[in-house]
Amino acid sequence: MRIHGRHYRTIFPAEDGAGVSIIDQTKLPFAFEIARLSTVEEAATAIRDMQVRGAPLIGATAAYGIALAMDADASDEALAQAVRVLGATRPTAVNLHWALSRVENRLAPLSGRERVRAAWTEAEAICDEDVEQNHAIGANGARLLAEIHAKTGRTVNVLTHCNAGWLATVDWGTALSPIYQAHDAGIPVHVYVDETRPRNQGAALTAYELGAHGVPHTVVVDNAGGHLMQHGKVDICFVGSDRTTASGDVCNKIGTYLKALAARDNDVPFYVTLPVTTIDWSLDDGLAEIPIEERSAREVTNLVGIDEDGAVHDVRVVAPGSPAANPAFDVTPARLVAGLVTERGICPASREGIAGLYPDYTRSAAE
Ligand SMILES: CSC[C@H]1O[C@H](OP(=O)(O)O)[C@H](O)[C@@H]1O
Repeated sequence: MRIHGRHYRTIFPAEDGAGVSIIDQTKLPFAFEIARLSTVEEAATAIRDMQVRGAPLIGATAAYGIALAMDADASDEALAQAVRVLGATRPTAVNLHWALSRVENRLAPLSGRERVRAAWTEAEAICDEDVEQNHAIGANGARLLAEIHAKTGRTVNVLTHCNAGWLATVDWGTALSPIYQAHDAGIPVHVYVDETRPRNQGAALTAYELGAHGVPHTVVVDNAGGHLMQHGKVDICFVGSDRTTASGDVCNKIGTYLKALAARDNDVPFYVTLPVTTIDWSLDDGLAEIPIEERSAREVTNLVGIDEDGAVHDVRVVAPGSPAANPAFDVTPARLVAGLVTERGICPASREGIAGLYPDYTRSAAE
């Protein structure tokens, strides 16, 4: 993504080669700040406090977190401790556990400087692969937008929930990648952006990055999506995923399920975009098996914003003394998903559909 005329990935090795740079997403959209991670504890805090967030970016940050840990102490105990600390940060995005397992398996047989070098090399490979996968997701998803434009001859209206864009990945994004590529190819696209309470990833992050790329968009409250679909304002929905089961159940930001229900009721195609790293091959029943993160009630009771003078305020919007619950994700059953847009193509949200795109993965998962 180009910000202030310069291309950025959301995470990259610091110029001095001793740390990791991230875009601090808790400062957006009002300030664009690069933060430095120098220790595994700082990487864990960045994930837990959502300075970085989004399944693929969480995985990439965890991989670099291990590299930072190995810089300090490349022992087996330090490796196990780093995996434990990073693995305990957030429970739902499977990319976190996939990345930790991949790096740990790569490092286990190594020692000393070879282990340190491999940790950094593996983290960089995970990032490079994510960029390639998301670009391919974009190309596959952009075809859907081109088809709608060819059929209607007008601007294609997309609705998206939360932020599954450049800021949720290393680059390009998943749900926003098809939008960027269609826009760049001259296909007129407009995006309805769900604000996505309580942390407003849509209003703060998706709107920010679509604006930076020049993509027309309109921020709407979460509860407006069904109304827009009833009035024919939405041609297609694109959302991301934090964990999708081998049978096609999709876990994503809270509120996704309600959008899928409204889409089904209004015959609006509801697509989920994801790389293979977000598929959990061990799970079949998403509703029963995917762990749903419960975040702080304060995220519901309070809002953070800036006033006309640019001063940041944290204000309570819920009746004093009233408790709040804050499940951060929900599960959309495969039956409500029109298709999965992946780096390998588009498939039905079903065990057979996924196996058709990933025979190499389903075979090894069965062994
Ligand atoms: C491409 S993964 C994006 C996914 O992650 C977000 O959750 P969070 O902001 O809490 O990390 C949301 O579910 C997005 O769809």
